[in-house]
Amino acid sequence: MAAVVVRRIWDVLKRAHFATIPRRHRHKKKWAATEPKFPATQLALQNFDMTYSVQFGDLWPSIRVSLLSEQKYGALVNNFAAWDHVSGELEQLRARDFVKEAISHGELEPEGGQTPTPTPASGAYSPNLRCFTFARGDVSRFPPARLGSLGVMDYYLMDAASLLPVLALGLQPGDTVLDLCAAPGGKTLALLQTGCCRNLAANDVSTSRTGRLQRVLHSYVPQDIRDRNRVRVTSWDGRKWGELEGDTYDRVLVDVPCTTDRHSLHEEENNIFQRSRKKERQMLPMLQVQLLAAGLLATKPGGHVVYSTCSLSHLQNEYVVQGTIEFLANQYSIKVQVEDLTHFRKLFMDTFSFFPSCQVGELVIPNLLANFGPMYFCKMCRLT
Ligand SMILES: C[S@@+](CC[C@H](N)C(=O)[O-])C[C@H]1O[C@@H](n2cnc3c(N)ncnc32)[C@H](O)[C@@H]1O
Repeated sequence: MAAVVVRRIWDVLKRAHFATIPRRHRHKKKWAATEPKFPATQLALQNFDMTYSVQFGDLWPSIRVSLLSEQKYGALVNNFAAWDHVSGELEQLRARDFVKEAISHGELEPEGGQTPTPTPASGAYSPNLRCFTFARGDVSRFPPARLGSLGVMDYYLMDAASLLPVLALGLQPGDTVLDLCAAPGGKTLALLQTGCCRNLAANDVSTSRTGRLQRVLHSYVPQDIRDRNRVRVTSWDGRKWGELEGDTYDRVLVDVPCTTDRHSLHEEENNIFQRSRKKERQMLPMLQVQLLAAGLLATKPGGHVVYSTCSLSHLQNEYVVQGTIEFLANQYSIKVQVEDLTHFRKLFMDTFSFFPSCQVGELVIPNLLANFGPMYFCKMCRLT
């Protein structure tokens, strides 16, 4: 029975994928045995040109050139270091805290110039996060993080768009939290910075990567804080989480493996577009559906899940969300509702460029003036 369901999801995803590719591209390329080897980065670019030119139309050339250019970073301030001093130093570099700016924007800006908007900043965001970026068009770089006076590193450099899934998750004090695919740990660290986790399970199937996650936690989070937040690091297959700990968590982050579009254009090592990894690449949407389904099953009814990728692919983004919701409704009679995050576009418009036409969820698209992302994120509430 399970095999039939899996087959059906796969058929839906395949149909959805091919519906986005024009007929003239739907031929099977024949590779001769003597075919010269292409670098995986080139194969990635060919693949993106074929699929994303259709998906994004006129926007693709600008996204393409941005993906091929140097990305921008954000500096996530470590609240367990001397954060006010660190923030002051970052301000002196003329960087600004984009979270603080967005929150004051959200609280002050009246809708349509008249009626005050509800304040999403106060209720819907994970609190206490401070992340500095340079202004649009400013391509300055942050100096490497340093060990601060309190014995932990002062900030963590990451793609600032990676913070949006954590902000969207909207942690509340006392939440039980699961980070299903956690390594190397940028988002786990952000979850801990909120100070909201009653306990935090950080999991990743790869033991070498959970090793990196442990090192990040040791460098940034003092032992007593890790104890207080009951941080538990595991290396299990996340697809099984629904069976292991069903109906357990208030908030679950499912930051899945994907085609990591920016990385795939720049790094040969560990590139998912290597010929030898073709099958693995084709199976990604299936793995993503299984991980998201497991994350939703591990959530308490009434709890929230954020699904995220750093890919532009609709097939790995919206189609996975829609396929998983359909799968859980049919197989488990579980109702899941997608939550509206369109206000993020307005709140964070000074920092990020958003794709205006996502069916579900939000997508940060790389832009030469704001070269963050890609980052797709979609928030769901498990109703039953
Ligand atoms: C996009 S990365 C996660 C990045 C991480 N959330 C962060 O912010 O640093 C996806 C991760 O999923 C892990 N992964 C792949 N298959 C998995 C599975 N079946 N169960 C759990 N983790 C898995 C990979 O090892 C990889 O570290």
